[in-house]
Amino acid sequence: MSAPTPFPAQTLALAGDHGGVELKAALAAWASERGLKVLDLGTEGPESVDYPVFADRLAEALAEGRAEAGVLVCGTGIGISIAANRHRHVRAALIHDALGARLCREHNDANVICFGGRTTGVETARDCLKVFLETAFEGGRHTRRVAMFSD
Ligand SMILES: O=C(CO)[C@H](O)[C@H](O)[C@H](O)COP(=O)(O)O
Repeated sequence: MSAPTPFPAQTLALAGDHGGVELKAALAAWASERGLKVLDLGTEGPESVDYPVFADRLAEALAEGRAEAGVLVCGTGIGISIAANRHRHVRAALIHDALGARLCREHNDANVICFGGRTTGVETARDCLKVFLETAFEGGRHTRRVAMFSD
């Protein structure tokens, strides 16, 4: 059985479109209060922007080692998770509850958690992010499956 992947992260990168600005800000503040380094990659305001740009920015930050984990937020979390998962090193999970947050770490070694700013409340998202950051990858049979993502 292989060793679990080290988690939690030292630096958390966050990015999202106009549909996720408020939730992203709330999660960034929460992460910072918890002592994590926060890398906010935008967007900053309510002006309409294109979520793939922000998924790409976050993927780049992970690839360059500027963060170990990420949060992506758009209106539903759907578009931005699809865009993020086009990068081979990204395992982005769209999450709505704490069980999903735990399992996406234990089974999928997710390195990015995605939320919908228009579908998930701040408190739920905070709870999910906490679980995500505190849960290690289980390894074992899941290692083989996760490796198949990038084969
Ligand atoms: O990609 C999405 C839908 O899955 C996101 O929710 C976007 O934030 C949304 O499409 C943006 O919509 P808007 O009408 O342009 O604000």
